[in-house]
Amino acid sequence: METEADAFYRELPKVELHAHLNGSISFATIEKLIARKPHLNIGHSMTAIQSGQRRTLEECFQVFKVIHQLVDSEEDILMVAKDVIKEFADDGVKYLELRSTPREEKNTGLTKKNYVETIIEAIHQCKKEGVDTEVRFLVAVDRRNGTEVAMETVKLAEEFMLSTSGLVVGLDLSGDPTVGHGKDLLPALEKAKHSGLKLALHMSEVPSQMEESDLLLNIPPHRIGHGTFLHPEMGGSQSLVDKVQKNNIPLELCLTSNVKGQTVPSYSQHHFPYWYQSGHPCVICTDDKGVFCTNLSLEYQRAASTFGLSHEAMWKLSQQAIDCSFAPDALKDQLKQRWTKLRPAVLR
Ligand SMILES: CC(C)=CCNc1ncnc2c1ncn2[C@@H]1O[C@H](COP(=O)(O)O)[C@@H](O)[C@H]1O
Ligand SMILES: [Zn+2]
Repeated sequence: METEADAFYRELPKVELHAHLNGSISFATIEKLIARKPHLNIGHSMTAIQSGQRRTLEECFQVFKVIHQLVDSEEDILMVAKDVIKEFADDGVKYLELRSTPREEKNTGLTKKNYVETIIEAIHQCKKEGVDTEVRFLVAVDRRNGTEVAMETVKLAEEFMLSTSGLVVGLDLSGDPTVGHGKDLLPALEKAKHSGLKLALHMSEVPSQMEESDLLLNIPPHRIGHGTFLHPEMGGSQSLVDKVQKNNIPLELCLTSNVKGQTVPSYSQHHFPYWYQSGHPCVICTDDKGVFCTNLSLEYQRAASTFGLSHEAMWKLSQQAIDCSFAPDALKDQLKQRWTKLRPAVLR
């Protein structure tokens, strides 16, 4: 990270709902990983996109391949997950939904089940160590892997939802949006929803996905990631917008990710105001804080400065994010009480 957010945004209690584990690894943790695996010859410029830099979507997805080489054992995953959770907590995140794609690695013997277990263990250890944030987990489906893998992943997520007494709360659909088609994943997504998993689906992250977005919106999901090209001014359609609004599906919006990944030409042209101004639930998120060299405080500050929003408005935005989370009602109530308690000190 090159800059630090102002005190107000750091102190603002925040909710992070869209964070991919392996995209969220900080510079400091990447250094530790590189030291563990010097033979890979990976330099830091290969794992992050600095300020002012832009990459094509394809180049961004290459970055994840490099990071995955660095994170391939239980030991790595435990360290990465604990570091990421602590960093979000240090940034004022009081409730965090992490997501990650279970991976199997032949050379270290890592299985998909171990992968998820290790993240759950990291969440437990952070809790025991008194890290001040509530963490929940979404199991991610990589769209490139097709029908069968998606179905296996859903089964794994269902098992963990039951065995972790509520730490696994949902399913994410992500991966390179230019690869694969949502229609092949529909049965798996519907099964997941039916069994009680909440669905957070990346949708219309690139243009020309109207047909896919329409199919996915018919499920309908509980939250939408990005939704950049849903509305008519971006080549989407009013009927897609109507479906999102009618079902009141919150949008997870990641400004820096979209600008650095070049799906949005500049911050001021981001679709945040299109939805925000109509009162639709919008949640500011980081996506990949490590890869895009950002944090949630900076994203809030960037949204406020770009669209001229007051501290009061940003407070409301962070508070409303609680209701968009997949936390159970009792936890939502606790979080709301915390916001109320913190308000006088933060909104001075
Ligand atoms: C390239 C770009 C602009 C990234 C931001 N937009 C994204 N869109 C779709 N999937 C993503 C994005 N960022 C991260 N992911 C998913 O998260 C994975 C990395 O985290 P993890 O290994 O699941 O723990 C990636 O391999 C990819 O499947
Ligand atoms: Zn994402």
